[in-house]
Amino acid sequence: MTLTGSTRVHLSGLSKTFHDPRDGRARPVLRDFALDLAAGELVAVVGASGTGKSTLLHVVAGLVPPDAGEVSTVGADGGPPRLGMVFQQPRLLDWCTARQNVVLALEAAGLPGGGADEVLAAVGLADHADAFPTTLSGGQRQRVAVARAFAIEPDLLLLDEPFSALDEITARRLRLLLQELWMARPRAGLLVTHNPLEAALLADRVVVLAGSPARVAAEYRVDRSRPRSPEDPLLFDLHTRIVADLA
Ligand SMILES: Nc1ncnc2c1ncn2[C@@H]1O[C@H](COP(=O)(O)OP(=O)(O)OP(=O)(O)O)[C@@H](O)[C@H]1O
Repeated sequence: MTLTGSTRVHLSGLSKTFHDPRDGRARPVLRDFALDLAAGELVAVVGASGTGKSTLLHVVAGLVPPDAGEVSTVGADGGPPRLGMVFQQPRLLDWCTARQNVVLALEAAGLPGGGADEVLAAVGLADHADAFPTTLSGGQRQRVAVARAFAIEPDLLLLDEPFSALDEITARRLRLLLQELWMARPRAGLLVTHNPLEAALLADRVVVLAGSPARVAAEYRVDRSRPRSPEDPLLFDLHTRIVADLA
């Protein structure tokens, strides 16, 4: 299928069933699932644990093949998108410094490694570029992971509960940092989270998943220009509605 206009990601008719390794029982996670992401749109997928959020993200990333359905992703130049990913854990190379972790990602993307210091400075780690991950705090390591994902100027950003392993104050700082980086250069993005307030703060659209197999229980467009504040009552209202959808 050829995508037209500004669409970046098109998912349709997606199905995925896992089999329990113990008894072989089928566990349908996605069935006939559809979602579109436009260029510049950050969509948050919220759902209870085990709903299939990570599976969805992995299917989009090409890490998990769907049993059926279509996954169509198009980058800025009309070819495959350059993909940036941030996971729940930073997944850094411990034997490389923060700078080397970013440089390797740049080089793998065919970009000059010289841009690493700039992006590390953007995430507040200018003074830690030569530090090894084991000497950094959890929040600092996750900042390196964010820097690595943004450094390659991805067309498509996939975020899998990127701040859920952090304490609330650090997570809040990193959400605001992500918002800043996003504003500097929006792209298509999919954020998987079980945190409704994080979804409301960061996304242009929130998709609430529920059930097994997962279905879209609710969908909200977040009508707030950026920068947004976590204290914004409108976002808090939306958070409350999402919580009710999940209950
Ligand atoms: N490789 C696999 N083999 C078998 N079952 C799997 C596999 N990966 C995921 N599952 C099952 O699929 C379901 C959805 O998992 P998934 O990780 O997508 O959920 P999630 O919504 O991201 O959950 P969480 O918020 O807890 O990370 C779960 O029941 C899980 O046990």
